[in-house]
Amino acid sequence: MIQFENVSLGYGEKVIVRDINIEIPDGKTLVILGGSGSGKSTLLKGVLGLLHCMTGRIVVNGAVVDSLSQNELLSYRQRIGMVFQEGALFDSLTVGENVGFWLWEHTDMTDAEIEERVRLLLSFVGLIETINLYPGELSGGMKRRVAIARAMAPQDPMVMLYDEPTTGLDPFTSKSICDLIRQVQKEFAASSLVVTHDLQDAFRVGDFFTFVKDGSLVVTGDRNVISESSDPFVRTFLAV
Ligand SMILES: Nc1ncnc2c1ncn2[C@@H]1O[C@H](COP(=O)(O)OP(=O)(O)OP(=O)(O)O)[C@@H](O)[C@H]1O
Repeated sequence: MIQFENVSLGYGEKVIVRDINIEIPDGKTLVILGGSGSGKSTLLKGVLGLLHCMTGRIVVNGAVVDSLSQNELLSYRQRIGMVFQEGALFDSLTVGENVGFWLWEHTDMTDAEIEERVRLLLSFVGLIETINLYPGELSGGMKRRVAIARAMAPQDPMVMLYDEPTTGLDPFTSKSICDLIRQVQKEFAASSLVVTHDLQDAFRVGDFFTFVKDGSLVVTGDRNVISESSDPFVRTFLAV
């Protein structure tokens, strides 16, 4: 469960998002929509503990993120699966090494155990045959799949965060990534936060939706609430 309680976040003195109150129960996905530069990724940074709240607090499975010690923050982050914009894979490592990287760095699993988990994760995302390829040899959609496999490498992630997982992909590939995100949600029952510009993809992956405008949330609710909203900003998104 992720809870934002009266959260304001920003950089230096500059407030980017203010008075955010949202709750994402276990097994549910909240999609954050909004224009470029509205602060969507800033909200993810708050959950990762990369930014301190200027006001309020973010609570994840009972832990107040800003109150965690350095060591606690490290183990907390190990239970968060993060899929970065464009996948952000290491180009000099093979697909298998990318997926296994976190396990080599943060666990005492043997090489054989890591290889078994890497194979399992790559099979889950439908890319076992790419295990020895380099990211440069993959299509955009394949890179996103590998990034999702890598984000799932920690056993049992409690939270999955996706920063624009479908940006730049064709509609068919986008749909397959959305299907995969749903599949991950079913498999792990994690709370998920997805940031996107794309309303169609949002409806594919989300249970709840929220819109950021001028640093505040304008409307939050399920698909019916969003579809019936009379808020002009939301109507513009629906019309596109
Ligand atoms: N490290 C930083 N230092 C100062 N300002 C920043 C920093 N990172 C982001 N910002 C500013 O915060 C605002 C929100 O950025 P953020 O990346 O959260 O927006 P976004 O909604 O995710 O945008 P996009 O959809 O384009 O990725 C922007 O005005 C940006 O310039």
